[in-house]
Amino acid sequence: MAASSACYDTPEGVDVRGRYDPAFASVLTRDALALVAALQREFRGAVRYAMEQRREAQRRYDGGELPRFDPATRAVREGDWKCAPVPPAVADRTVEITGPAEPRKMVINALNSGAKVFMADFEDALSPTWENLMNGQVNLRDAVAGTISYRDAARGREYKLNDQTAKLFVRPRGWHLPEAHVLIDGEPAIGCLVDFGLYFFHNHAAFRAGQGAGLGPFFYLPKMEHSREARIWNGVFERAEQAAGIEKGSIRATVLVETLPAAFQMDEILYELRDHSVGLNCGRWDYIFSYVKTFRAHPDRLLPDRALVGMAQHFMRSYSHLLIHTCHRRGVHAMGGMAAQIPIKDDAAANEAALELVRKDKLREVRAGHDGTWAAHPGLIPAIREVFEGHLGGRPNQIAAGASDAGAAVTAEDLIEPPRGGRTVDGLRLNTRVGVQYLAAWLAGSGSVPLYNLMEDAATAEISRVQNWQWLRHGAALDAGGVEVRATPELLARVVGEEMARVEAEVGGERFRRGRYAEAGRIFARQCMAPELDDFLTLDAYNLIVAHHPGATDKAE
Ligand SMILES: CC(=O)SCCNC(=O)CCNC(=O)[C@H](O)C(C)(C)COP(=O)(O)OP(=O)(O)OC[C@H]1O[C@@H](n2cnc3c(N)ncnc32)[C@H](O)[C@@H]1OP(=O)(O)O
Ligand SMILES: O=CC(=O)O
Ligand SMILES: [Mg+2]
Repeated sequence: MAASSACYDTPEGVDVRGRYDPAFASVLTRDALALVAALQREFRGAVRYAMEQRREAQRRYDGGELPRFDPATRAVREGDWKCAPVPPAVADRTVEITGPAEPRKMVINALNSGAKVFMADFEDALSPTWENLMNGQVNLRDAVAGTISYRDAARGREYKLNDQTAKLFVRPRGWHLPEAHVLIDGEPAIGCLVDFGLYFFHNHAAFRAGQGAGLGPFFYLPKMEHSREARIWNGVFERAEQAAGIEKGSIRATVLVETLPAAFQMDEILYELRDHSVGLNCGRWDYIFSYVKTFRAHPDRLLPDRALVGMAQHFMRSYSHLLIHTCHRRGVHAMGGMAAQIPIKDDAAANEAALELVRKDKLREVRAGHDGTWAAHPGLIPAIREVFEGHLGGRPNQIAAGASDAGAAVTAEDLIEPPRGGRTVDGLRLNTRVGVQYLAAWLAGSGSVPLYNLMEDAATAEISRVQNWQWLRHGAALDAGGVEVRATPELLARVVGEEMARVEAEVGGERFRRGRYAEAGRIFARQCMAPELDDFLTLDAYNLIVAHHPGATDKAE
């Protein structure tokens, strides 16, 4: 690119390889990038070590070990300590809507949705293309400033914020994901430090003046496997607070307990973040994915069909009870998770049945002691509010009700009890259809999509992938309409071929050819048949959405 063309102004050692855009440059400022680089330099060693420790733990599980409570941190679990008091601004989190930080229209809809909180996502719901990430940062900056608007020219609709909006939480990516469009000292930036650093730098002051009542900004932290990872986040928060000149403990975060190893570390995670915590959340979909991953070498712990692995399974119920118990004992919110149902537009009876499933799920959560929960779609908010508000009777949460007996009784065996139910070729087929269509959407830039009347995102799609892999790896017996067949590579190859044809028929030939379905089919089949399980679908496929523009930084060669 010609030296005279517009480019990002970066500090020493930082090179931006993503497309130049003046709107992106307004968030990729020299000072914001300097904060990201400082965080990366200070914490990269600890992140690398934490990722090595994840692999080491997995080697032990592969050798037959089971996850357990760590005897070395018994004092933390048994000690009588509390997290910092809940900030009044977010005492009431009965319904939280989630959605990607881009498209812009969705951000406005979510803030206007009537939910108490909007979790803007750079993670499960967002395909991390450069365009999505940077537009997401621009959207959130404008949302915090209160100036965000959008015009849908085709539909003649204007979008702007209501007087009353949801409080904003932001979910950066997990520790494992790189940001290949930003190089720091020659290596890819740690994705979540880019998401966190840019958002924090541009918004902490306006956020605290408006949404946080002196506290915040607020975050959700995904996919951690050990409290050492929470300690890194705590260090990042303290460094950012120092850089901004705000009090320690201003930043607050809810950690998603969505890996099996993290369920054995809930107290430890809260303890590391005790000055910065606003609770834990049951990230149920990634949790199921993690159960398979952790036990990938354990043939006695195969999952039944994905549709049968719900919160009624003993291991899922136990994890939610332990989470509630732990949070209330430490004085913070115990957030529920996401029901996958979304409104069904063209079938009133099916829509009512889906709504009823959501109501049931939320009633179970609030009765168990959850203080709030997630909604995937604005259309679900009235029903979820009714359930939660009806049960809470005017209280903003039920933290004061204290630790639950059900949670106190949960043992390590409860947390790993194998789920019950049948395994079928239809399950293999559905996993394949969902996995391929999700991956095709993700490669094309959409990180959350409606499929067969359910919300699908990176976490739910991962279940489809690893379940197929697990069944193949262990040659699981599958029911094929009364006949038993074994899961083999040959069976999967046939299923992929047939299901690709079915997807083509469902979406139409033209859309199929224009989309990235064929590529997605190849990647999905390869991942399901790989001798070693890939850690993350999105990590394996990430290189396919990276688009370098050399010359975006003036220092680039
Ligand atoms: C496992 C986990 O991590 S869960 C958390 C991460 N996952 C998510 O956040 C998924 C969030 N949900 C979504 O992305 C969407 O609801 C989808 C993709 C599932 C369905 O979206 P759509 O196909 O657009 O649904 P639909 O056509 O019914 O939308 C109707 C309207 O609601 C809006 N809408 C739908 N979902 C959301 C949402 N989550 N937030 C804000 N607005 C939304 C749409 O933008 C649309 O607005 P418009 O009428 O102004 O055009
Ligand atoms: O992030 C939420 C989950 O269920 O996964
Ligand atoms: Mg998740």
